[in-house]
Amino acid sequence: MGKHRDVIDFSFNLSFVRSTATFARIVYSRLNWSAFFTLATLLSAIAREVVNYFSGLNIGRFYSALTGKDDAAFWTVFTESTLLYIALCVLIALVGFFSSCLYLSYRSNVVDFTQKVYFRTNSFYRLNCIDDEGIDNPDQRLSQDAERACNLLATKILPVAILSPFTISFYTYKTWKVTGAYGVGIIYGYFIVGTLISRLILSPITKWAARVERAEGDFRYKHVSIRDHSEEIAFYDAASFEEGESNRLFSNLISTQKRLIMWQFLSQFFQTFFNFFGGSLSYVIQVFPVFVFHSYDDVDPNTFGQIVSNNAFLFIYLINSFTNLTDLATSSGEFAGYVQRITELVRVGGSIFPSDSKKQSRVGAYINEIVPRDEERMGEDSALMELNNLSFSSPDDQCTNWSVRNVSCSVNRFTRLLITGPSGVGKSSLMRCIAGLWSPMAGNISIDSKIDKDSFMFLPQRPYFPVGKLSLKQQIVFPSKSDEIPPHDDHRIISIIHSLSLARLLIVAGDLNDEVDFEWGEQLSLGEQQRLSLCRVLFHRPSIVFLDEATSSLSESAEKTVYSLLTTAKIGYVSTGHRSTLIQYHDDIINIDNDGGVTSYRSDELRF
Ligand SMILES: Nc1ncnc2c1ncn2[C@@H]1O[C@H](COP(=O)(O)OP(=O)(O)OP(=O)(O)O)[C@@H](O)[C@H]1O
Repeated sequence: MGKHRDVIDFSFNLSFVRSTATFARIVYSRLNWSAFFTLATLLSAIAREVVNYFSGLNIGRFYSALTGKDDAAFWTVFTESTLLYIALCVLIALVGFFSSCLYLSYRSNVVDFTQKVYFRTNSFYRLNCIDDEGIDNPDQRLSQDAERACNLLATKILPVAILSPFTISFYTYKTWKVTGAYGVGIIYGYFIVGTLISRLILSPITKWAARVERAEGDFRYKHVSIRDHSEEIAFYDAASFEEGESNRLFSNLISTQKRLIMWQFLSQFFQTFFNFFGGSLSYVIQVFPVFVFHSYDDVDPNTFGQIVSNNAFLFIYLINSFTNLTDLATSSGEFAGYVQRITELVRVGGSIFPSDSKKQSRVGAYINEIVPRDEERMGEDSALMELNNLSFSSPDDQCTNWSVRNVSCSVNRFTRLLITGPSGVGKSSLMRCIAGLWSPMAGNISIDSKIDKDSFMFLPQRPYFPVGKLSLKQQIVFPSKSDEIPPHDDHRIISIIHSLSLARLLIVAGDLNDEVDFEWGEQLSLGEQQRLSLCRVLFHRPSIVFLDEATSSLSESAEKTVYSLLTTAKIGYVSTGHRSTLIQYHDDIINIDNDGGVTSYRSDELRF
């Protein structure tokens, strides 16, 4: 449950430099293909520049051959130019090909890295359900933002950024030789003015690009949520409300995009002007050798044509190299928005760079409150887990208006404990603390050091069935993977299905192991979903299962079957719930009252 926070704007500043450094570590986190394709892109781009240089000089040779009416020279230049252009086309295609491969390797590194962060130590839970740092749409950052950032970096930014210093140095030297400091000064001055203007335009572009991404994510999330809750919306007859909300989010997206387009308009105008005017400037600079220095007064007209053409090529290429840099700045503006969104997710999710291990302690804070018990286990009925004066509240510190104080109890293999109390007092939250999702305010939970994490299993209040048209077996053995479960377990799974009266599902699924053509969470009734979730418990046979209102949609007789199956399977249980019928299946009861006070009873003491 996130809180409302001020929008964090990203800009083209020092934080962008830091984010880019982090992003570079991520895209090269596995060197393998990304290093190879970086090298291949750069080598082919260098070869392209060399061939481009020679083919540029051939224009002057054409002039010379034509004005000198030299037939043989013309056809020689023509043949050479044709070969050079073929080589140039191959190299341009190769740069495109290698940079696309580089994009793919970047993307797989980024997704691999960010997903590790996202799924490690329940970061996805903190970001989606607690989110105390205002991270909007983490899913969009992992998918769309990562795609765009990798694409820009591999195909538009990297080839230009690395080659530019070399092309600029080379063509500066060539220009200097022809025009001296004047020509070079004019081109550099032209570039500095261009950079200052683009710097002014870029900051807003970065900010608005990031805002568009956020608005796009909010709009898409609305539609995902409508898809997931179509039936509920139809029951409420809430189509017009949902349409209004969708329109509101869409109009926010459009108005944000309009602002971005306004800034892009300015940037586009400036970029195009810089490109076209650069063409004229390349001739203006010839004023120095021709009219000021009189360098070519003694040159014959044929050679003079060739020299003017070659000079124009050199100057325009130097200007073009700077133009590439200003274009690069525009791409970098967009890139900055994406990169800052991705690295912010990594920072908040808890970096997994080995050198950042110290910074991870906060990440683990939610699950590390468990203190292992060191003493030897005495027997089957000794405690597997003890809650010692556990007090807790919502992790959302701004909204804390409730807390539960001093829960103490001991849980062993024979535990049949019911946690009850009015709605919203914190019953599920106690489960969240026990599962390590929330950090208690005081007290602690100690567990027997000899048992492993598979000894406990939690069934959340809302049944969960992962999407992907998975087989019935996969849904039952979840969170294990079905291909890790030996085929001889299929008989046991089928008998569990029958014991919970779910034989119909075997018919619907076709076969236990077949992928289905529907999503389980969309097709089953709530009661069926609860029983299918309970199949998981009977399959995994944990020592203790924590059932959060896990039988609330079942009939009383089905509820009775569930608890008798758990007892037969020797699975201890801790349930939460409101129904008085639950009491008969439990020995101990903890009641949480509206003030967060806790009272413990034996069930046979309780009178309704
Ligand atoms: N992720 C969260 N972030 C902040 N507060 C939360 C979060 N989840 C639940 N809460 C708040 O914690 C309080 C206790 O919720 P909890 O789900 O534990 O109640 P409950 O006793 O299980 O209620 P019910 O019987 O209705 O299921 C509620 O006020 C709820 O709004």
